Amino acid sequence: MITVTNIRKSFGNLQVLKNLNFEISKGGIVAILGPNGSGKTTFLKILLGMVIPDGGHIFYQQKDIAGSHAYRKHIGYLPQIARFPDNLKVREILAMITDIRNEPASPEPLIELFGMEKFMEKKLGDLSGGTRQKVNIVLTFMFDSPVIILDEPTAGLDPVSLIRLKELINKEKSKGKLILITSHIMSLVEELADEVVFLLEGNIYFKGTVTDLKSKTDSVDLEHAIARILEP
Ligand SMILES: Nc1ncnc2c1ncn2[C@@H]1O[C@H](COP(=O)(O)OP(=O)(O)OP(=O)(O)O)[C@@H](O)[C@H]1O
Repeated sequence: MITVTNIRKSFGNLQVLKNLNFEISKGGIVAILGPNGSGKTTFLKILLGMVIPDGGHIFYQQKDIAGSHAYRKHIGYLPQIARFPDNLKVREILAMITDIRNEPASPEPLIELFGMEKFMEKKLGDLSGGTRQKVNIVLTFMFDSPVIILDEPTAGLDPVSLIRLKELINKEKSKGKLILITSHIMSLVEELADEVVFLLEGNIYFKGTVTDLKSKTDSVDLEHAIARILEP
């Protein structure tokens, strides 16, 4: 599905990604993990074509994504910080993004799932942080994208919304989609992820299942496994 070969990226003197190589052969939930500043968002943005790597290639369905606008149609993206004009109403932003993507969108079931009906005529700037995040979730999942990238998707969500989001992610997975997720909430990753890619000092420190990572580090849970890697 996705092959990453020799991906490198520096910002000035800071070498963020040194030489990434890995393959994701089928759909499922893959967590991209690593300490703050390890390059998770940078990697996801390279995958989206929003950041150009200094070297290397990414292939989606055997085709190099470099310069391919058609490929981006296959991706749903929930950014870590979504920026939209505060004066737009929720209904207007949904219409605007649908218009820009020029693809069929089904926001209604998501609006209902997250109880967003009462916010449709409200301006984004008047919403709470968690409610804004729900708008972003609707925007990400309303297109039928085979690849979904979620950068810290749980930010600000209350427990009920978190449960809904987890159900939604699992539902999309059951359709054979690839969901790439970053999160610092290890219990969430442990619950959802089929596979973990752990970035450390610009390279992949580990790629495999949560169970393998726990046994490699002789840890009871993922949180302790990560702590053991970072504080040996
Ligand atoms: N456009 C940019 N210009 C300069 N430096 C950047 C830029 N984007 C990212 N960086 C730097 O690259 C490093 C990796 O950032 P990135 O956001 O990819 O990390 P991350 O693993 O997602 O971190 P976090 O867990 O804190 O979200 C950081 O040191 C960051 O300051």
